[in-house]
Amino acid sequence: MSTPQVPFLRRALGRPRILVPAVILVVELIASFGASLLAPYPPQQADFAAALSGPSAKHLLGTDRLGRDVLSRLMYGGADTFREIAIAVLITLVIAVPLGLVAGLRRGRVDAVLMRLADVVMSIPGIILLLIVLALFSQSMTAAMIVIGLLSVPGMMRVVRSASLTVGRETYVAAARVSGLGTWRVARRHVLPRITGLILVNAALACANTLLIAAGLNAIGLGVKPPAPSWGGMMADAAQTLNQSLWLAIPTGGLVAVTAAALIVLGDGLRDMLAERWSGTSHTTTTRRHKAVAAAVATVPAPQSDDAWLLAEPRPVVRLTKVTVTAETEHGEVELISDVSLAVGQGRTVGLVGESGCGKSMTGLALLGLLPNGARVSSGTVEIDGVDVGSFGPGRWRALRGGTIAFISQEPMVGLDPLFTIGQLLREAVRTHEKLSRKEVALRARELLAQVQLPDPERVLKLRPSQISGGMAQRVSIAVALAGRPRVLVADEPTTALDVTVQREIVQLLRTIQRDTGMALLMISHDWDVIAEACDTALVMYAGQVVEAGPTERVMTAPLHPYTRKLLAANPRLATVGEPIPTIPGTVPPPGQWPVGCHFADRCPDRVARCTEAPIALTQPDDQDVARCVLVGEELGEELLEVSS
Ligand SMILES: Nc1ncnc2c1ncn2[C@@H]1O[C@H](COP(=O)(O)OP(=O)(O)OP(=O)(O)O)[C@@H](O)[C@H]1O
Repeated sequence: MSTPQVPFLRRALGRPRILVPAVILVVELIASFGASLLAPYPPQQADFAAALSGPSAKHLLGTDRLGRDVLSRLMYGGADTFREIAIAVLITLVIAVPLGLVAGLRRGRVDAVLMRLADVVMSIPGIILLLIVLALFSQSMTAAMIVIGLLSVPGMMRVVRSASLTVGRETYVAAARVSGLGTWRVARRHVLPRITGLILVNAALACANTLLIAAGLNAIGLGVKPPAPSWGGMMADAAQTLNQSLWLAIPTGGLVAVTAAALIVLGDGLRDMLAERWSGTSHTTTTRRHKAVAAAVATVPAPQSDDAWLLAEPRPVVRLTKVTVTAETEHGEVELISDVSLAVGQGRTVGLVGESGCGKSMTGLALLGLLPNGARVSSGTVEIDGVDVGSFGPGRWRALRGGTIAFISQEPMVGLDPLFTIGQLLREAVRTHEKLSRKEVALRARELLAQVQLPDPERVLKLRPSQISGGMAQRVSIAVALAGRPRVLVADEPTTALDVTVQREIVQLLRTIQRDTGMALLMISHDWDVIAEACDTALVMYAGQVVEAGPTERVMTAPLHPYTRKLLAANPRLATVGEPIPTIPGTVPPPGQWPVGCHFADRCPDRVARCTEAPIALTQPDDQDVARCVLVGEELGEELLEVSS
């Protein structure tokens, strides 16, 4: 379903909350900057006979104590007021918005340094600084406004930072990063449009605030020097003559109040309108809340595992050798994946399968250089195209992601920025990787859509993510991922959110693309059907470890590890109608609570005494079999223990 695109201005002016304050402010701006042409009298022209008179046909807003026309003086004073507001607020925005974006998106040390600087600026006593500056610069309001602008930077920066932190966690922003976009482009294209509303509201508040400060300074005679007109100075005059005429306070004070209110209401209205542009189409990421309850990390040294088979892929594009990822938690440093080895060769698909929380995504993220904050590869090596990427900084990773290595996630819709059309998203992806003319970019975008076999590409290019189905969105996100002609694609549960027919189509599509391009594919899934259909090799993970690996057919038809057997038996698609789906009793132990021996021991029906005594090595009993189980290749015999159900 497509919604008609009404131009921004027409939509804005159709809303009273924007129209009314906008009209007030535009009238004030015209009257102020056109005062020399429009004002009925010069600002200093006095008519003593009419001093302190109320509104009349001659003086629409009355006169002051010298008989000067109030309307004319308000008009002449307005230009300075608006100029002052503009100086202060522009300075705040120009400094605070980029810094807030960098702090929120880069995080880490950059964030810490910027926030400490903000704290320092916030601790400066503003009024005292303002008075010093006014004294030093002979009451220059420009200097005062520069100071106000600078002092407002930390507040605005914090607002922008926390909004960027939130938007930065959205999957489409992560996807944009994975596709190789740098922090600035991610900020400009994907984060800034989402937080513009918030910035507008805060800018409007800053305008109102500056207006009141400027009026206050003028009122106490520190700014514009009389007899030159200023809104604040006129308010002060009105206050001094209150006992002679109440009227004078109404147009002067009223104008300041109405202007401040108009600015605030306009900001609110614009924010609401911008928010509606993406609300309903943006899907809050169903972020997985990972919580590691750390216990004492096992101190028993792990035995040497036999990883040779895992690494023996022909023409490997990626290779993880004994990779351990640890994360800082409130209970100290815990392992999230332990000693994981795998390789994916050109044109081959390796599947990672296991229950939720086994470390499949962590393995993929280690390969993409996108581990969450606080997590790191603490040992082992990650090689991409034969290069050890362990020492890569953000710049080199960026060059790699999207080009050599790409990513698609389980929620395609949240990987696509709802503000852009599919055409814009694809063209941006193409431009990120190739220097092409406009025409060539458009052509390549169409080519990519054709490659992912989307019907009616011309129509799809004009649609926004909210206007397409989940299956189409996944095809689009695959097209975006293909824009950089990747050598390897990490697909994290790419079919989970789709219905069964569409799942099959997507898996087949990935296979076709792989056949045509020779791309290596790391497929993360908990779905045996996807693994069966897509993967040459299957790696079964349990509680951070690879517990079994082998050619997919062998793993699925003759599983070696009790966990693989249980996991296969729990495949819901094999369930008999009317009978309960078999489940594995118990839960995956979280990181930090892994037992010293076999991680699956507590849930294993075949457990023997040796399982819990010491870490279990990965062994290769013959050519195609790799498993982490003491019983592999042995008779269970008398060792079998009774395991309570
Ligand atoms: N930043 C983090 N700090 C601490 N623990 C984490 C962090 N991120 C993830 N974890 C934990 O690491 C473990 C592995 O998570 P991972 O997401 O890799 O599992 P998964 O097998 O991909 O599961 P799923 O299918 O649910 O994504 C989980 O127990 C998770 O709670």
